[in-house]
Amino acid sequence: MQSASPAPRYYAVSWDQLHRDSKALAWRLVGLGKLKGVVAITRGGLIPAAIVARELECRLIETVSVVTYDEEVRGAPQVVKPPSAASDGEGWLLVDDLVDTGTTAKVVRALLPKAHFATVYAKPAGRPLVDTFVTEVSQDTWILFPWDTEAQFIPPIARSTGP
Ligand SMILES: O=P(O)(O)OC[C@H]1O[C@H](OP(=O)(O)OP(=O)(O)O)[C@H](O)[C@@H]1O
Ligand SMILES: Nc1nc2[nH]cnc2c(=O)[nH]1
Ligand SMILES: [Mg+2]
Repeated sequence: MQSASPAPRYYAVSWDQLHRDSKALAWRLVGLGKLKGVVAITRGGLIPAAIVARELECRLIETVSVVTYDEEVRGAPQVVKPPSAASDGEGWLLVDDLVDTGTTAKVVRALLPKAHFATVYAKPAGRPLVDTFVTEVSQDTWILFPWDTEAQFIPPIARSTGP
């Protein structure tokens, strides 16, 4: 089991921003034409996939579940639910929230080699595995999604500096 060292910076994404970025992804994908369906990589890909499917007027959603991380610690990827309806992926759109090291992407691409693979966010190491994405962030950035966070009180800046 490999473990990632803690990331030094965070990039927090709000629901509103995720909606806008997922719609921007749909704009980039509209030229693909009619899809057989969308395969969401659960869990993170579920909400972007729903937004993209709505914009592309696609009603058929399949899922593939790959467990790669426990919070910020990366382990060996495990396929806990294969995408049984999508055959080799031809005519299907694969959607995930992000690609980081590309570990999850490699596993899913092997299952659906002919699918078009799209993510909302991409880090440099995983970027070559994605056909379409919207926003690149640096490799040492950890993206915080709205489902992983909540608003909390932060002390005023003056209290953290000396007298
Ligand atoms: O490119 P990688 O290094 O493989 O990282 C990207 C994957 O990691 C996260 O999923 P995670 O395994 O945390 O599961 P989750 O989607 O269920 O939260 C994210 O949703 C991607 O699927
Ligand atoms: N939430 C979240 N999950 C990840 N899995 C791999 N990289 C990331 C990341 O930057 N943010
Ligand atoms: Mg995921």
